[in-house]
Formats: sequence, structure tokens, C-alpha cells
Amino acid sequence: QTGTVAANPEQYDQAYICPVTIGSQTLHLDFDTGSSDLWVFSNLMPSSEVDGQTEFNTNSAGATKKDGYTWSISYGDGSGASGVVYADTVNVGGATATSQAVEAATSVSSEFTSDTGSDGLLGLAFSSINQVKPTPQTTFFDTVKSSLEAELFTADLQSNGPGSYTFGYIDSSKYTGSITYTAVDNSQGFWGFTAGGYTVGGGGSNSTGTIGSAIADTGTSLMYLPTAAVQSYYSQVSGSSYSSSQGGYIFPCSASLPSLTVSIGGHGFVVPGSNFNYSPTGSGNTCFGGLQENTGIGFTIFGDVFLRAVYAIFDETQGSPRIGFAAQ
Ligand SMILES: COc1ccc(CN)cc1O
Repeated sequence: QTGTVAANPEQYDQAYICPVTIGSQTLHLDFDTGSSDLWVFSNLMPSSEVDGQTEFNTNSAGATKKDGYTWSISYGDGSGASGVVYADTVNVGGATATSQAVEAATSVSSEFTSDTGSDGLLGLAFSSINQVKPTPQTTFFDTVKSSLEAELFTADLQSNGPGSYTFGYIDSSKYTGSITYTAVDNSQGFWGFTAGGYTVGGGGSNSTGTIGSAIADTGTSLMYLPTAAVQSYYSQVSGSSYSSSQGGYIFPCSASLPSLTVSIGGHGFVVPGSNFNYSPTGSGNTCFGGLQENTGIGFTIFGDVFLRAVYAIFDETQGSPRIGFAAQ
């Protein structure tokens, strides 16, 4: 089987939301290659924590409670959620898991309550970091992968319009040139890979350096690189500065933003400058940068700002996992 589902950007491309059928309900979930739990808003939550989201109905006929199973998760941005566990049929654009662990929230943090476009998350990292106790559950991809035409999924994220995720096949209309594959280190449960050199701006006249280990994370909005690369980038953005009040680099919204070329698997992938204007700060006609330092996180994240510039293939067809990137 295969699946194809639209990936709809929230405001400022903060996250990408996809329709998922769970039992007879359709919920809109944030597909996240940086975590491994499929959790949903549910009827078990206090109404004070729900702001228009669709709630998974744990009383529906097809939902089977997994007695004694609980979950609790916290994310890099300090948000989190917790609850209990059901099994139900989950259909993502035609790819169907007949008995998938659906983690029903009993409580979510304020960040999720105020993220009114998302009814929960669908984790696409490795099942080794699933947070269900006493027994970790498999991700949707792990549950269905043996039934897919090919054991892979792909991400085509777009700005200002729907992109898509596919399960079981590569959509050759989504990219140009060839796919460059590189090995994945999943020892931390992530789609980890090694990025090489970078160059700020075209023409090769600007600074270069190396990035090192990184993760591909559709559930992170921005791109977080080592300080040297970030300082080198913003040294080419006139009027930019680090704002402690905003918590990152900002610049005049009218600034001209250079591209950033990153070498992965020996191929240079160009992130256009426009990808690095994330959102207005709300003061002084300054804008918040889509490229920020990884110091607060501890590792380098190639989030949506990078992934919008490529077609990404998350591939387990070779036994060992690999990740592929192609220009689009
Ligand atoms: C509050 O919103 C989120 C928090 C954490 C993740 C996972 N990286 C996704 C979100 O949309």
C-alpha cells in the first residue's frame, strides 16, 4: 500500500498539519520527524485546555483501551503533553495501520492549547524514543512499513501553500536532478546525519566552515546551526543583531538576506535567503531570523526552514536507515 497526504502550513510556516483518519474521525496532526509519539487531543481533557481542537473520542466503538499504559512527553521548546493509550485504525492518505497506538491526551501544555490548528502530533522519528510506559509503542511508520510498497516516507514542505508527505513511494515530480543519500545515525532515536561545509551567499566569495552532526526535524520550525555558521551568516545581513528580548537574531524586515549553501553527501543544497525571514517580531519593523544558534539545544537541527528547500526521503529500504535530499 501507499499513502499521500497534504501538508498544510500554519501561519509563518510554524508547523505543517496533515489530515489523519482515526477510526471514523479526521484529526489534523503535526507530522514530526523529531519525535515518536502519535498523540491527540481527546475527550478526556479538561475543557480549559481545549481551544477549538478536534478531540479523539475514546468512547468510539473502534477504540480499544490499552489498560495500564500511560505516556508523558516534553519537547525541546518546553511544551509537553500526557495521557493514556488506545489502539485504533489510523489511515494517512490511504496508508492504513489497523491497530495503531493512539495516545489520548488527558493534559497538554498551553503551547498546544494555543496552537489551534493542531489536534496533536504524529511522530515519525524512531520507535526507540516512544514515550509510552510500561512498553514503548511503534510509530505509525514502523507499524505500517512492512506493508508499504517501499519502506520509506518523503516530505515535500512548501511555504504559503500545501506540500505533501508520501508513504511507500517517491514522487519523482517533486524534485529536480538526482537524490543524494547519506547514512543515518539513529542511535539517539532521530534521523541523524552529518552535514559538511557551508557557504553564505552565492559566488563562493563568502565564509565557509563545517557543520557536523545534525537531525532532520519536520516538527521544528527553524534551522539551528553552530554559532560560527550563524554569526558568519548574520555578518552578511546589514542591520542584524542578537536580541536577548526576542531570544535570537533579528534584522530590519527590509534587509536583503543571503542564501546559505550546505554540503550533504557531497552535494551543495541551496537554502534561498527568503527562507530565513521567519516572522515579524512585532516591534520596530524587525523580523525574526529563520536561522538561529544551536547552543540552547545542544545539537544542530535542520528544521522546516531547511526542509522547504529540498525534497526529503526518509528511507529504510536498505536495512540500515538513510536519508535522501534532492533539490526542488
Ligand atoms: C507547541 O507546538 C509544538 C511543540 C513541539 C513540537 C515538536 N517539535 C511541535 C509543535 O507544534
